[in-house]
Amino acid sequence: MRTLDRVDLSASSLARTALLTSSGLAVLGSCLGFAAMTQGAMGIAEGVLITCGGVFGALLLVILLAFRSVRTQRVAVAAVAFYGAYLCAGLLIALLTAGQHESALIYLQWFFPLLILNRMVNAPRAGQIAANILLVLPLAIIVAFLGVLFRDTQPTMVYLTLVACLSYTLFSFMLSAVSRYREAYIVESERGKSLSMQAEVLESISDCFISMDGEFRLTYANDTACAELGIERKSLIGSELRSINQSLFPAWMLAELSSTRGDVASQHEIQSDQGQWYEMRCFSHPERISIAFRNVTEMVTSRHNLQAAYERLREQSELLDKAQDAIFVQDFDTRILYWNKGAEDLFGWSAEEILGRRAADLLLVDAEAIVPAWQAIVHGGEWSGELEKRKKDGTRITVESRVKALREETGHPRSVLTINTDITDRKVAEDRIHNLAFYDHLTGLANRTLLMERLEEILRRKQQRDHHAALLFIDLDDFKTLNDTAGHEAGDGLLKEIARRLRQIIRRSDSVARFGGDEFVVILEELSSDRGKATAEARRVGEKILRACREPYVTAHCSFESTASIGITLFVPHCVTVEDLLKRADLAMYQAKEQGRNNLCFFDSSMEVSASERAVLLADMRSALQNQEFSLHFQPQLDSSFHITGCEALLRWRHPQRGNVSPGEFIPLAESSGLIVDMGAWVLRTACRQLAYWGGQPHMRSLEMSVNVSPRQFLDKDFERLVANVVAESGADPRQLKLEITESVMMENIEETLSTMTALKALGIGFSLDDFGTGYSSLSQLKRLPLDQLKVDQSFVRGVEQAETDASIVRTIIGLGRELGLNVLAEGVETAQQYGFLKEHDCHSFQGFLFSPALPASQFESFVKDFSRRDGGMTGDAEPRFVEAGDYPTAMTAAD
Ligand SMILES: Nc1nc2c(ncn2[C@@H]2O[C@H](COP(=O)(O)O[C@H]3[C@@H](O)[C@H](n4cnc5c(=O)[nH]c(N)nc54)O[C@@H]3COP(=O)(O)O)[C@@H](O)[C@H]2O)c(=O)[nH]1
Repeated sequence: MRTLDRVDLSASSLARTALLTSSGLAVLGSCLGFAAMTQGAMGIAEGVLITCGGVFGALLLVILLAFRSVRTQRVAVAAVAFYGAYLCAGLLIALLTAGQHESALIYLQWFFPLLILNRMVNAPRAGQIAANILLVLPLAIIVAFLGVLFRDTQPTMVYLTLVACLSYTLFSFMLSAVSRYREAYIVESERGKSLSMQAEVLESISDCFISMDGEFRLTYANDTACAELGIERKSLIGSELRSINQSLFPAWMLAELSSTRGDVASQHEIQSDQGQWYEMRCFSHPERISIAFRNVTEMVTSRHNLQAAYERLREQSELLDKAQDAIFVQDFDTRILYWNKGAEDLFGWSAEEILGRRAADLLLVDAEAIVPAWQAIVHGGEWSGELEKRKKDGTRITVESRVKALREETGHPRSVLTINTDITDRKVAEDRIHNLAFYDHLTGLANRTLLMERLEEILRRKQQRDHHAALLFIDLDDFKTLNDTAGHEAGDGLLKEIARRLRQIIRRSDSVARFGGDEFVVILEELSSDRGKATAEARRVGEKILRACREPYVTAHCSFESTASIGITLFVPHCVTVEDLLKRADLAMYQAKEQGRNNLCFFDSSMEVSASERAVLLADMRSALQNQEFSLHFQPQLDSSFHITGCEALLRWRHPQRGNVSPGEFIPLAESSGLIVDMGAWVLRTACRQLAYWGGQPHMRSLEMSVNVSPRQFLDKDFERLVANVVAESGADPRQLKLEITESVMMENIEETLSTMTALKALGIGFSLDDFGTGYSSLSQLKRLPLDQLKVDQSFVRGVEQAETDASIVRTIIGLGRELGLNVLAEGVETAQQYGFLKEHDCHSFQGFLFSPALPASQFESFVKDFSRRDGGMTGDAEPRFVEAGDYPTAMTAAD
């Protein structure tokens, strides 16, 4: 609020009048002084002094009227001070000088302009009053009284001075009264202006504003308040606040305002019944209460939302900390901005340690690996994939990483949120499963499944490419022997060694797989585009593999020389499937085996013909069993006394179209197809019936009968029961039945073999170990089996005359049989020299064309009769009569 002191009096007409009057008075005084001097009423010096004083005072007033700048006012203050000093000095001199009271009165008059000036330069009010009343008037009265007393003053001057003093005093009071009135007027008008300004302001503000008396009756409400309350002003004014809106102006707030009356302000946030939020600012004055309020629903809602969002964030942060996953936020320089508990647990870095540091330096194993990921984040906003990362202790882990760019409201990427899940264990398990599914656990090579996939892939690629590729099917020739003789560990060792050698031979572009058992497959890619050259290249690799397989396999316990047979086929695009390719290579491999093993053979289409021939043969065999096309022939076995002690039952097949088919041709096929089980059962049944029949023939009843049992047949789960049933049903004497098993049967599953043999042995059935010497029977296992006979393989018997090794093997087997208490039978005895050698080395029994080929039952009977008759007078040293195979008819009939 403006004060009186600040009112520019000099600018008002009243002030101007007062100043002009004072100036007039000063000029009048000067004139009077001048007149008094010229008329000799006062000395020249006083007259000049008084005249100059009046003029000077008048000039000062005029200057002040003309110039009202601050600077001028300062000059005026200085001038007032100087003028005052001048007047005081004059007055003092006049008083002290005898007879100068008149001059003193004149000086006193010149104080009037000074007093006016005093007002104009805003001298203190008290000073003005003192100057007016206490100083000037009494002083004038005293001076006048002294002048009258000392009679040195003319009465006119005294009266004049007193009138001037009184006039001035009256004028001064009048001026003060006018000033006060004016001040009051100004104050009132300023107040009015201020109030109207306040009203304008209150109307123009967006806040609601109401004012009340002490009883909370509304005295004022601005437009905004009326609008917000929805009530017209005229209805509002005079109404009690609590009757307007109780929810908005609750009783507790009014009570608080009542109790805290006197310049107190308070602030509340209140929700109305309509759900709107208001911010209430209450001002409590002694006489009135004002409330400014505004609708802050939006602000409160957004604040609540913000709070809720913050709460959610806090909860999320807590949740993030509880999450198992590592969750962290990094900027685009990979500096860590946020690091949850899961990240601490996973990577070993605490939040304090890692915040602000670069993830690229601390966590990444391969910075290059994340370049594509980072590009995807920058351009697409997110990326997910698997990465290898490093923990604080340096160990590596595999993580599944989900990364998302966090953007500012403008859409500009601000930071990157990363969620890492440790999948190290899962990866290991997956790798293990993958390895189990696609790799051979023994050799570590690709297995058949993976091989098939690769072959499919190569065949697909081959459609577009010129280069040839070849498939090599490798089968180890004597693997079974090693497995059977040295045990599975040695067999496994050989397989691993072969796998290692194959890996060394092939190039990067080639593949090697274990197809199963002792079979391996090598795929050669990137061969020449010229078929002839490609064939030569494949041959070179095949020969290399043959050489590598021939290298002895040496272990701590044995040294084994293995060979392989390889079938090779070139990929023929467009016209074969993977299965066809494998079949072709397999056929070629069989061809290689037939050509003497340790050999390689390329597939040609004629092989497919023989394969189909085999299929036809198999079908014919099945029907042969139904059609009674099989029969048994019996080959005699003699002891060292040249007596026929028994025979070997041998299967014969007379094919309706093909005539006699060799067992060497159809038995392996029956074995590989499984038909041998049914076929073997037929042989056993027929042989036993024949044996039972001969049991009733006096010259035949002492003969034993050997029956061949194939490995697959022997290991059939029903074999033991079958033999027992057949023997029982046929009525044959089990003690005259001998089952010929091979070394491979013995080694296949020693415990099962032992159990079957023991059970059958208990029935009285004997056992002969066929083809002895070709396998690698373990002596310890040999000892465990309930064998009766060792049959020296005919390949050794055939060589006793030419090869010392064969002779020595035969001698060893005879010695071994003796040691083990087993009968030793030499088969394939064709010459007298062989017989002589065997006899000389105490071989117990003999079988071979030297005595007789296998004969049909009736002929065998005749042979036995004839032989016994002739043998009746023979001594052990007598030269036997050798039988020619052609002596006997070849037509055969089943014994039954
Ligand atoms: N599981 C079965 N296998 C059987 C059965 N019948 C025969 N076979 C096996 O077939 C292979 C070939 O037999 P086969 O053509 O009958 O030849 C046998 C004899 O004829 C032959 N032999 C006998 N003496 C001589 C001889 O002095 N010289 C010569 N070159 N060959 C001769 O040997 C074969 C008998 O061998 P083995 O069984 O090892 O005693 C053959 O492996 C038979 O085993 C059957 O019913 N079941």
